[in-house]
Amino acid sequence: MQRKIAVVGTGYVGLTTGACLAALGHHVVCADIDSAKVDRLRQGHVDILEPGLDELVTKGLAAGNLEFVLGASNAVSPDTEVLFLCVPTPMGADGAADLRAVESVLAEVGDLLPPGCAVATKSTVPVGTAERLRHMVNVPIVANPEFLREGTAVDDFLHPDRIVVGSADREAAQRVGDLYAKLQAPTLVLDAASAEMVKYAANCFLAVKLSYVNAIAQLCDRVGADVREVTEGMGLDPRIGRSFLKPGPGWGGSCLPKDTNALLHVAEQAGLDFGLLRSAIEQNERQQEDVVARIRTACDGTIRGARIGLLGLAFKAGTNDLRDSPAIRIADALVAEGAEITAHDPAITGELPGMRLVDDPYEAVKGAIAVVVLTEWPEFRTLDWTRVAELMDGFTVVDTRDLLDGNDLGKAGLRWTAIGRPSGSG
Ligand SMILES: NC(=O)c1ccc[n+]([C@@H]2O[C@H](COP(=O)([O-])OP(=O)(O)OC[C@H]3O[C@@H](n4cnc5c(N)ncnc54)[C@H](O)[C@@H]3O)[C@@H](O)[C@H]2O)c1
Ligand SMILES: O=c1ccn([C@@H]2O[C@H](COP(=O)(O)OP(=O)(O)O[C@H]3O[C@H](CO)[C@@H](O)[C@H](O)[C@H]3O)[C@@H](O)[C@H]2O)c(=O)[nH]1
Repeated sequence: MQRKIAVVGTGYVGLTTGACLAALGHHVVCADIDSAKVDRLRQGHVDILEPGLDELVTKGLAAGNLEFVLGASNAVSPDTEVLFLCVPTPMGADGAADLRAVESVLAEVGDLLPPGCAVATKSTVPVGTAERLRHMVNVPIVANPEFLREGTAVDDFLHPDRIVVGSADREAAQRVGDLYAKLQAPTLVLDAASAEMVKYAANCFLAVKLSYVNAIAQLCDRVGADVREVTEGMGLDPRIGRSFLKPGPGWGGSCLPKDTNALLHVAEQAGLDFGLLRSAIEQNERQQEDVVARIRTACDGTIRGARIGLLGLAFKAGTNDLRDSPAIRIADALVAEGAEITAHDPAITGELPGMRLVDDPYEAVKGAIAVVVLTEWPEFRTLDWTRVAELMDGFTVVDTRDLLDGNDLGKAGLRWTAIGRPSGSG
């Protein structure tokens, strides 16, 4: 049955939600405050890199069941059944989630929502938000956390592991859950606080898992074990699982860093010393410092004046999102120490402060004393490493993602180092 949906915020979550719900047959009106973005979306132009999203937007526009409007109030009509909040909840100065965008949308639409409508929060909001904000609207608020990953947003949305909906009004929660009926995913109908907590508990668990594996990689380096083999051995235990076991330059992106800090803040407010989570955040900072130290070693002990070539800037492969990217943090630290940075990322063009951004990976390595792989773009594996060696001024490659084939580098006469793995040289 077609339902009338409003979606506020057309970023990674909002646009994916809008386009996918339209693809499931609903009638969706998406709103944003960015008028240029709304104009581009009306023409079918999608700014973010998400496989399949352009096609769904184009299809929805053509079918007439996906519209874009400026301003949340213009997305609401007397027959709106569910309004999704998909606006940012960034990290505030004290680490807590900043809910101003959520509150401002509710203030804007509060009096316009028809009886029988529900507000569904897809924005990640701290436990207690649905309860705290219920006075702002005359309809039920349903916590409906989103679990999609950037780079696979459409696929994740259409094939979810689970749908979580929670509200003091279980019937309203069920109505929101029913929107996804065609996806045939396990659906949990909870109270609002539990639904809100699922999202933070899941993201923070992933962050803790990654910090743990990054620390194990550091230890492997010190004791002569190979983290690739260690994580294979760990991952075969189904209680641990194989995913999220890849060491790297630290975890980043628009979610894990802010959500770990927000949960830590919630714990502090609730009088709980969540030392485990604090340690995971601190380990992540140390991981980035460790990468800088490795690069310093590769530059013969001093970064000042060294030309360094960076391969990859996005926080992970498959996205052009630079928000809270460990690669950018590492680049900034290198620049602060006086490095001359030339960087290449296949998904990023334009200008970035402090570095020269180039469209060609070979241009990025030219004259470099060290080359650093910071994002696991598959195309870096198949670079012509002999050509890279000829273009470089030094001969060390720091592979923070354990992406490259050591044999290829060795044949080219390069020396390489990966976190938690034996180093090698040609
Ligand atoms: N990015 C992800 O992978 C992801 C996944 C799950 C949950 N989330 C959560 O979803 C929320 C949104 O994240 P995102 O990455 O999609 O953000 P985003 O920055 O990509 O998009 C947010 C959009 O909201 C718009 N906006 C801001 N204020 C507005 C207002 N008052 N009215 C209308 N539009 C407004 C912005 O212009 C922007 O287009 C956050 O709470 C985030 O934690 C994100
Ligand atoms: O084995 C791994 C897996 C991931 N990462 C890093 O971890 C970070 C986060 O990766 P990922 O979780 O894939 O990125 P997001 O798209 O930010 O997705 C997370 O954050 C979203 C927003 O809340 C949630 O919806 C998703 O479920 C959750 O995975 C990135 O820096 C990755 O490079 C690793 O270093 N090693």
